[in-house]
Amino acid sequence: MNYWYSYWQKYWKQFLVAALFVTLEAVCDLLQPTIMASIIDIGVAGRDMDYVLQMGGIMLLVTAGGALAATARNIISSTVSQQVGTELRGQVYGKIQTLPLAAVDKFDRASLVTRLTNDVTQIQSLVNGMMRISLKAPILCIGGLIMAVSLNPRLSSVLAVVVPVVGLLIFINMRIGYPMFLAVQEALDKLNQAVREMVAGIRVVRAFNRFTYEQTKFQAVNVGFQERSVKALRRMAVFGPSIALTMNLGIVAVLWLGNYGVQSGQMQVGHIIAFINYMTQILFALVVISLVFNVFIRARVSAGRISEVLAVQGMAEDVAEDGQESVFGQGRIDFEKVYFAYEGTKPVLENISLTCLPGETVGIIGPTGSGKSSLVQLIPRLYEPTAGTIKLDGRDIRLLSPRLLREKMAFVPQRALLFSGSILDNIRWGKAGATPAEIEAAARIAQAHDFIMGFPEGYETRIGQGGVNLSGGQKQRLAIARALVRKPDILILDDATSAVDSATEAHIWQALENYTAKLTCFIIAQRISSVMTADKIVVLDDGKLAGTGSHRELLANCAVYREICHSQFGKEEC
Ligand SMILES: Nc1ncnc2c1ncn2[C@@H]1O[C@H](COP(=O)(O)OP(=O)(O)OP(=O)(O)O)[C@@H](O)[C@H]1O
Repeated sequence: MNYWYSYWQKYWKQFLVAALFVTLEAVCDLLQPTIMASIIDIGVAGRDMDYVLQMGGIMLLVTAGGALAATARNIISSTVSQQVGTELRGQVYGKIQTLPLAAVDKFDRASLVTRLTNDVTQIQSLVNGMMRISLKAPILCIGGLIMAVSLNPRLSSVLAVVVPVVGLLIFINMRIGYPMFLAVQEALDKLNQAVREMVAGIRVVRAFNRFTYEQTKFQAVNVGFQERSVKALRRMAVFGPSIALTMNLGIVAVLWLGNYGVQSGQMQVGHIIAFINYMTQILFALVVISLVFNVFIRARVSAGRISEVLAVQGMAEDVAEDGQESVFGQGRIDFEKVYFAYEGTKPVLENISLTCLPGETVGIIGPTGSGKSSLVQLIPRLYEPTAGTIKLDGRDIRLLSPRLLREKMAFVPQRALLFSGSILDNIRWGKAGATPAEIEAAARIAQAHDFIMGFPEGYETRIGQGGVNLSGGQKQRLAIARALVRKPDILILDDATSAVDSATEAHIWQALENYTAKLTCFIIAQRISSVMTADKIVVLDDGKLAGTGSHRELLANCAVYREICHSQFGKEEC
C-alpha cells in the first residue's frame, strides 16, 4: 500500500486546502436555515421590514461565500484528481513494462488494459469525489444534527429514529455492493478480451466466415457484462430511494409534531421550517454519503486490482547494476540441469544441460510443442527456470541485471511484431541512434533492402499498426534487421524465417554466416536445412534433450533427428 501513501504524501496539502474550502461551504449552507428562521419568526411575524432586509443581506453574503468556496474546491479537486489519474496511469504502465512474462500471462493482457484505463478512472473519480462532496456530506450531516438539536430538542426525537435506520441502510449497501462490483469488473475484462481477440483475428474470422459464431460468442460476454451490471445497479438502486423514503417519513413526523407545537404556542413556524431544512440537508448528506460509498466500493475494487499489478516484483528492479558491465565476456551460455514450467502447467523443459561457446551457432530443432521457444526465452530472462541454472560467461543470469543482460542480446520472436512508424524507425528501434548506413547494412543481411527500396518511399515507408501493410515474410525480415542493427553478442532467432521463401532464406543464412562468425547465435528452425551448418544442433523432444551434435553425429545417434530428416528429405537423401 506504499504507493497510495506516496500519493497522500504528495497531495495532502491540496487535500487540506480543499477540506478547508469544503468546510467553509458547509458552514455557509448550515447557517442559512437559522437565518431564514429569524427572518420569518422575527422579521415577517413582527412586520419588521428593516430586519428582513438586513438579515436578507446577510443571507445573500453567506450564500455568496459558500459559492466562492465551492468554486475554489472544484478547481483544486479536479486538478488534483487529474494529476493523480495521470501519475497512476504512468506508474501502472511503467510497472507493466517490467512485469515478468509469467505475471503478464497470469493477469491476461485484456485485464491489464482494463486496470490501466477503467480502474485508474475509478480512482480518479474517487479522489475527485472525496475532495468535493464526500467531505461536505459528513460536515453537513453532523452540523445539521447539531443545529437541529439546538434549534428544537423535542423535534430531534424524530432524528434519533431516522438517522440510525439510514446508517444501517448505508452499511448494508456497502456489504452487498463490494462483491458485486468486483464481478462487474471481471465481466468487463472478459468483454475487453473478446473484442481484442476478434480485432486481432479479424482476417481469420472473415476468411472462415465465422461472423455469426464470433457475434454469438461476443453477445454472450456482452450480455454477461450487462447482467452483472444490472444486478449490481438494481441492488444499489433500492438504497437511495429507501433512504429518501425514511427521511420523508421523518419530515412528515416533524410536521405532525410541529403542528401541535405551534397550536400550543410552544413552537414558531420559522423554527419548524428551519428544522425541516436541516432535515433535508441531512437527507441530502446521507444520500450523497451512500452515493460516495458506491464510488468508494468501485474504487476499492479498482484499487485492489491496481495494487495487484503494482505489488508484483518488477524484473528490472531486483539486481543492482554496479560494476556489472565488466562481468560480461564473449557470450558463453551454459544451461545446467534446467527445468521450466509455465504457471499451472506440467514441466515443458526437463533436465536440460548444454553449453554454447562464444562465437558458436547452435541450431535448435524438434517437433512442435517440444519446448524450443520456451528454452530460448529463458536466456534473456523473459521467464525464469523453475530449477537449474543458466550462466552467461560463467555467471548465473539471475545475479545479472536484466537490463544489462538484454542489452547484450537481440531476440527475433516467432511472430514478427512491428510498431507503427516508418521502416527506418522500426529498424532503428533495435538500437537508438543507429546511422542510416548501419540500418542499411542490417537490412541487406536480412534480405530486406531490396524490397524496402521497391517501395516508393523506401526506408521512409509508413508501417501500419503491427505491420498490417507488409507480408509475413517482409515483416520477419524487418524483425531480423532490427535485431542485427543492435550488433549483439548473443543473437536468438526463434523460427525467424518461417514465412520467408526458401531461396531468400538461403540468402539470409549465407549473409548471416559472416555476421554471426563472432557472436553466439541460437537458431530455432523447423527445416533441417536452416540448422544443418550450425556448429552444434540441439534436438528437443517433449521438453527433453533428445540429442546434441553435428548433423552427421545426430543422423547416426539421434532417432528423433533422423525422423525429422527423413520427413523433410526422404530416407535416401538423409
Ligand atoms: N505462455 C504459455 N503458457 C502456458 N503454456 C505454454 C505457454 N507457451 C507455451 N506453452 C506450452 O509449452 C510447451 C512448449 O511450447 P514452445 O512454444 O516452447 O514449443 P516449441 O517447440 O517452440 O513449439 P513450436 O515449434 O510449435 O513453436 C507447449 O506444450 C505449449 O503448450
